[in-house]
Amino acid sequence: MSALLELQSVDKRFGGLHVTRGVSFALHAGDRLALIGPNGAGKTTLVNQISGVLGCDSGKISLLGEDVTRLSPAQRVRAGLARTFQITTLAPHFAVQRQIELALFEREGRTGRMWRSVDAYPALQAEAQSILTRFGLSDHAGTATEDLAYGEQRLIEMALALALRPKVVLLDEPMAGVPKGDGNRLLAALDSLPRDLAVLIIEHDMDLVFRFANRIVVLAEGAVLADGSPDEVRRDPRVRAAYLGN
Ligand SMILES: Nc1ncnc2c1ncn2[C@@H]1O[C@H](COP(=O)(O)OP(=O)(O)OP(=O)(O)O)[C@@H](O)[C@H]1O
Repeated sequence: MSALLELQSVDKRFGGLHVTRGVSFALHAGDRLALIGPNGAGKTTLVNQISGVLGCDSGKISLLGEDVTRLSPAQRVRAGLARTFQITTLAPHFAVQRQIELALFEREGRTGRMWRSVDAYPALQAEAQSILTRFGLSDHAGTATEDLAYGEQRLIEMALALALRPKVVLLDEPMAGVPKGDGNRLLAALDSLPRDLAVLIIEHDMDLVFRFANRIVVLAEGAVLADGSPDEVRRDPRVRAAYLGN
């Protein structure tokens, strides 16, 4: 089976600081890969390199077999990669359903025609409704995003990423700041992601990592320290020494 996302010897330096060092791994359809590592290990830098926000000093990134190393973030989205949107960059006063419809509209390359005309596309409205149902948000279709609880806003971020029909999705700390009570809804949403999607998640919450991931890559000082099943990684003495602590 060919890889959906492949990193080959990816490197990044900030001046004298070598932040990602020869990072290589691949994601296939259905993978649930967690990228973990101590603070400052280079996780965010690596995800920015994957999404195209940051370039690579050397190495190669491929999406669905296509070399995307020099493509912009928008081109990578079109090539099948989605990253959770930061909700704060969206229009918070828009109703939730509208927000999703806009993302669908953008996916279809119709943004220039103004959002009012979304109403002329019942198929997109139906798709937006089904996404909201999957995330348990149908009751909030008409609610302004800014009036949702924080955990629900994180769900919308995930819903928006999915609206792009990606093959690979990057989830950057989906649990961060989510109150305990809302955590289960987020977990349910993670479990309901399409099976054939390849998911790369960065998350500090180890309960979630070990519950969700079928593979874990441990980054330490910018390099891959371990890459294996959750059990292999949990037992790896180098990982325990560098990160897990016990
Ligand atoms: N734009 C930048 N310019 C210079 N140094 C940077 C820049 N971005 C990150 N760094 C440095 O690169 C290293 C890796 O940072 P990065 O944020 O990628 O780590 P991380 O694993 O995501 O950490 P955390 O878990 O704390 O979010 C750190 O030493 C950080 O200070």
